This record gives sequence, C-alpha cells and structure tokens, in this order.
Amino acid sequence: IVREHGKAPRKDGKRLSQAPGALPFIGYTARLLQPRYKLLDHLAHVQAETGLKTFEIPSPFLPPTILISDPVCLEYVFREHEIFAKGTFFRSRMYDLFGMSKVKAISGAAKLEIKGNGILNASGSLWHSQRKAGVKFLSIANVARFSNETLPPLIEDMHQQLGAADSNGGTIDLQDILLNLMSKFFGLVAYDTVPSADLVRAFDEASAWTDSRFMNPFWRLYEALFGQSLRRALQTVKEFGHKVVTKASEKASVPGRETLLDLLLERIPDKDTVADAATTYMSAGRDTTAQAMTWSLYELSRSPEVLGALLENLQPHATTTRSGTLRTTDSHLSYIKAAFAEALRLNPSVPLIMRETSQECTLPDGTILQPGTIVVWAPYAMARSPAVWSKDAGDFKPERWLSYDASGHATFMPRSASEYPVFHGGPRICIGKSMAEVVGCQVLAELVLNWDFEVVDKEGRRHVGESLTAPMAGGLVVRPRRRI
Ligand code: HEM
Repeated sequence: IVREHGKAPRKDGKRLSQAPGALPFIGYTARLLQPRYKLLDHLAHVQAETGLKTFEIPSPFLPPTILISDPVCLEYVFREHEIFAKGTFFRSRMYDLFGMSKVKAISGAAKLEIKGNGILNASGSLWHSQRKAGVKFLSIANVARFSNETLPPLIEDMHQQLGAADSNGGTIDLQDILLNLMSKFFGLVAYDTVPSADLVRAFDEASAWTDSRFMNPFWRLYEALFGQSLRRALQTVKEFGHKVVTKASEKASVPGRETLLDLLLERIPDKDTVADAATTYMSAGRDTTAQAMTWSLYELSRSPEVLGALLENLQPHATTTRSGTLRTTDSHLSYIKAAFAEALRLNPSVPLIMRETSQECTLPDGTILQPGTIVVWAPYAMARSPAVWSKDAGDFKPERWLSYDASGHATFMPRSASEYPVFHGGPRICIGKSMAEVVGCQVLAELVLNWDFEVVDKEGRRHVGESLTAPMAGGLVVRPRRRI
C-alpha cells in the first residue's frame, strides 16, 4: 500500500515543514479518517494560527502532499492548470461515478474499461469539447430562459409543500426541499426529464462512497468487502445516463432550446462518454447550488439583523422574483447577492480541492515540487483566514462585499478567484457560476419574502456531511410560517 511517489517537497534547501498536528509515523492518516468536518476545522485552525504558509501533509499512505493557503500560490495553480492537473490520484477515485461508462464493467468481474470521463474528470480535447458544450448550455440567454420558464412552476410547488407544513403546524427539511427542487430543475433543463427519487438516492450514495475514497487508504479492499450498495447505486446512475442519452439521440433538438444532452451529442460521437459527461452535472450543478441555498438560509436564521436588512432591501421588488425577472446584475439586488456570496464563502460547496503536479515546478513562495505531488487547498479554511479576510473572517457579514456611495447606494464588489476560490479559477473556473447565482438568489428571495422559518434544534453547530460536496449533516429542519 505504501508507494514511492517521487521526492518530498522542499523549500530553502530543506524538506518542507509538516503541517501542525501530524503524529509520528502515521502523520495525518488518523485525521484523514475522521469525519470530514473535523479535518476541515483542523485545517482552518492551522491556517488561522500560521497565516499563509505552505505545509507538507505527511502520511505513509499518500503520495507527497502539500497544503497551500496563500492566494498568490493558488493564483499560480489556477493559471498553470496543465502543470496542476487532475492526475491519477484524483481520477482513479472518481472514475466509477464520473468516468467509467460500461455498465457491465461495474457489475461483475469484467476488466475495468475506462472510456469516458465527465468534465470534472476529463482533460485534453475531451475536456475541451465538454467545456464548449457546457458554456453554450449556460449562456446568458439560456439561464434567463431557465429562470423565467422552468423555475417559477417549481418554486410554486415548493410554496405548496411549505404551505402544507404550515397549515398542520409541522416541520420540514429545507435541504430536502431544495435538493428536490434542484433535481427537478436540472433534470428538466439538462436531460429533459424529471429524475426519479431512486436515482437521486443512488447518486447521493455513490457520491458519499466516492468521497470516502479520498480519506480511506484501504478503500479498494473496503469496497471489495462491503461495497455492494455502491455497486448498486452506480448501476442506477449509469443506467439513467444511458437511458437519457438514447432518448435524446432519437429526438431532433429544437434550435435555440437545446438541452445539455443535445449540445454534448453535437460534439462527442461516443454515447457512453456523453452519458458520463451529462450525469457529472448532477454533482457539479444540482448538489452545489441546493447546498449553497441551505447554508445561506442557515446563516440568515442565525443573523436576524442581516435577515432584516435583506427583507428591507427585497420588499420593494417582491413582484419581480416570482416571474423570474429578478436579476442579480440589477444594482438594487446587491444585498442578496452579497448574502449568497458570504454564505458560500463560509460554507463552500466544494470545501477541499486537490490537483497533482505533472512536472517539477516552484510555487511563488519558493516551495519546490516534484511531479506526482498532490496539492491541496481548503476554501473552507481559507475563508476563515484573518490574513485574507481580516479579524472578523469567521463572521457572517454580507457588508464585506458591498461598497456604499454617498447616497447610500450599495454596489457588489467581487473578490479575486484566488482569495475566494469557491468557484475555482483560471481556465477551469466553474461554468455554472452565474446560473448558481441567478437561481440561488431567485429561490432565496422567494423563500425569505414569503416565509419565516423557525429552525428546529437551534443549539449546536451544523456540520458538513460526508459527500463530494457539502451537504448539511442532518438537514435543515424548520417550522415554516407564512409571512403576512
Ligand atoms: C453554488 C454553486 C456552485 C459552486 C460552489 C461550484 C463550484 C465549483 C468548483 C469549486 C469547481 C471546480 C472543481 C474542480 O475542478 O475540482 C466547479 C467546476 C464546475 N462546475 Fe461548478 N459550482 C456551482 C454550481 C454549478 C452549476 C449550477 C453548474 C452547472 C449548471 C456547474 C458546473 C460546473 C462544471 C461543468 C465544472 C467543471 C469545469 C471544468 O472542469 O472545466 N457548477 N464548480
């Protein structure tokens, strides 16, 4: 299991310092096996204590691995995306969910045949063609169409579910409601179908198993012994991919109203690859956006003064939200955009990201890396760094995103991708950023304008659950009351 992966990282002629908290012999192995939120909190603590230093993360079960925290180093990583590639370590763990397209290969002992690769796992020309299809799918005109036509009836359904809970005085899990809404929304705009509850469950399960591969060095053995439910979940996801691709390829696309599948089929001849490319969006777009909204509502529930300011800001424009005419680019909507960005800063949907060096290189801080080094950064920890976000880094303060002119008019001030790496940066920056902002703000505005939520079990902190993204463990159970 212990493998030789080239030489250790060096700085100033010496081996790079180990991250605080490493144990003798096993290094960070035990920390990696803990629930992920504990690792994230530890990394946030390290960063708050040590500033922007780069450290080695030692483990006998890992290739040489470093943790970077300095936005200057991260900017370099974003820019040099061919040196800091996805790499074998990442891709081999993601293949089953996002890359291996043959259904028969996962269900039996057949030789693993790795053909396709969803965009998150792809590189070279395959990445390029998927990126082009994705950018066209998420054009400004399409996002406006989705928010004007597809989203309003789904928001109406959501109001009805909340209304039912309100009238019988019951509780409801907002995270479930939002994941459900985003599943339907994504299903309709990307695959022209509403995904079944079984598919959604299977996808969530496969995502949790895939995530655990990054923490558990014995994952292959563990899955061989106990991975029956993973294999079943993968089978369900793959079958869904094949079904929707077959249906799309038999139907003529409507010019100007192409689904994601239509656009992928135009560019990629192999249908198995199209299936992988398409299902990748369930994780990339659905989970991330629904979780961002859940964490936003949680942060608002803990900050009554921010919620009050948000309501004051939104109420004059209430009629525009339902019809989908709400635009986050409108200057009067700066406050909700700031609240959404701030909630995502503290609760990034992808809290930990990694790349693998494809050649020797030197980071801007002088750290020398050999090929095959894993480079990790934690947007969750970076958000809590006083060196980047000042002393109040850990507080939920939408105002930090706003600049006010003399008449009190607020303008949203974006930060650089390397300081705010929530949507990644460089050539592989998230292509769904503006869709996430439009949909996230539209749904949030509808929720806060119409509902007052009493969070059940207010005490204690909420944690990130085990997944490739950042679900709220245990959900966000609330008692909804209609606002008068
Ligand atoms: C709050 C919501 C979102 C967040 C925080 C987010 C974050 C990210 C991050 C961190 C990455 C880089 C992942 C990596 O390379 O390891 C990424 C990539 C990507 N995201 Fe998003 N995302 C969000 C919403 C969306 C939406 C709505 C879509 C699509 C409709 C989307 C599509 C993608 C795609 C296709 C990529 C891969 C880009 C590439 O490799 O070239 N994302 N996103």
